Amino acid sequence: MPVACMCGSRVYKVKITMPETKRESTGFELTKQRYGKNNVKFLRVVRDGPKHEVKELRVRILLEGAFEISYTQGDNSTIVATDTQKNTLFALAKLHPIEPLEQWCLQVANDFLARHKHISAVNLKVEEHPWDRIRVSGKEHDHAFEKGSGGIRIVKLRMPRNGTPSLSAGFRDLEILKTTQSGFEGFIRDEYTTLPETRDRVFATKMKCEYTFNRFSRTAFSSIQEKVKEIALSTFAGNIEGGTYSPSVQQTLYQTAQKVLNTIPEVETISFSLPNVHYYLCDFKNFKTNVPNNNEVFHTYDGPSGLIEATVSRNSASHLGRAKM
Ligand SMILES: O=c1[nH]c(=O)c2[nH]c(=O)[nH]c2[nH]1
Repeated sequence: MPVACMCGSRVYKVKITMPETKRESTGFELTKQRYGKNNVKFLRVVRDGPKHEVKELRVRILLEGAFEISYTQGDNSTIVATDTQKNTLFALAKLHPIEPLEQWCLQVANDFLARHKHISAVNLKVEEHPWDRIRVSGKEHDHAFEKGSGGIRIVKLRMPRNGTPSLSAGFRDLEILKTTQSGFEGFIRDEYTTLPETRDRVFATKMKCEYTFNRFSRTAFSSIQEKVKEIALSTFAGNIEGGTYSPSVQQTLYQTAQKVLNTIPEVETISFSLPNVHYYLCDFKNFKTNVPNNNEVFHTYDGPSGLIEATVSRNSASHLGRAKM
């Protein structure tokens, strides 16, 4: 590695080579490494005609491979600069269809693996930050959008050069609330328990969901996300006439997962992470005047909150009944 070296008023270029033995006698071993770019944000506009489509993505890319000499010797000759990785993502957003997102991730990973033979695996995490079309006089606008609701879609991929890719999709930050048909009773009461039992409480959560696939199908990718979300929302809300009682966050989670696996054959496992976002009834009892509070005024709470997580998978019996891919 040439470095500039001053001697008096003269500048010499000196090539420094570290003796091999010195490099290997550290007593340490680099056992794991990967690197890439985080927070690569871009907006892809599809403008095939007057009606434009938009997708705002946030990508994290991490490469695995033979990059050890960069760490151990300061030799960057095997490094695809993270800046180049970012530029590649921008270019591939133009060159490959961005929808379905799962398919785009597979294309991106294949592109890196094809062009750099010393990369052994590509890890991608892509988040889609939604934009909804603005409606003017009830009609969808061609090219004007408002920030969307309904959570942030996520796709994760680890694509090894040899072996099976692991692909998952899902969403986070789907904020939902129901004002009744939720309770929590029959739990252990020990010397520290103060929580009263209830059959009528607010149930609110910020749903995170991740599912894996048992087959990769371009057409299935697009529809699965919407179907999973639809099932999650309808199970949470319950029957349109009167709702469906939830005895716990745990049971609602499990019922949702079961319905997804029963309805969508391409989903192999599904995980939910459900914070129990607490809304507590405001206590009017000590007011000097009588103000009734019949589950009408609640205060929010920023302190500790419940967190319920589970993964539900198909068991071997359900595999036997499934069509071969
Ligand atoms: O649905 C619930 N599950 C719990 O495990 C729990 N624990 C708690 O205090 N409230 C609730 N609610």
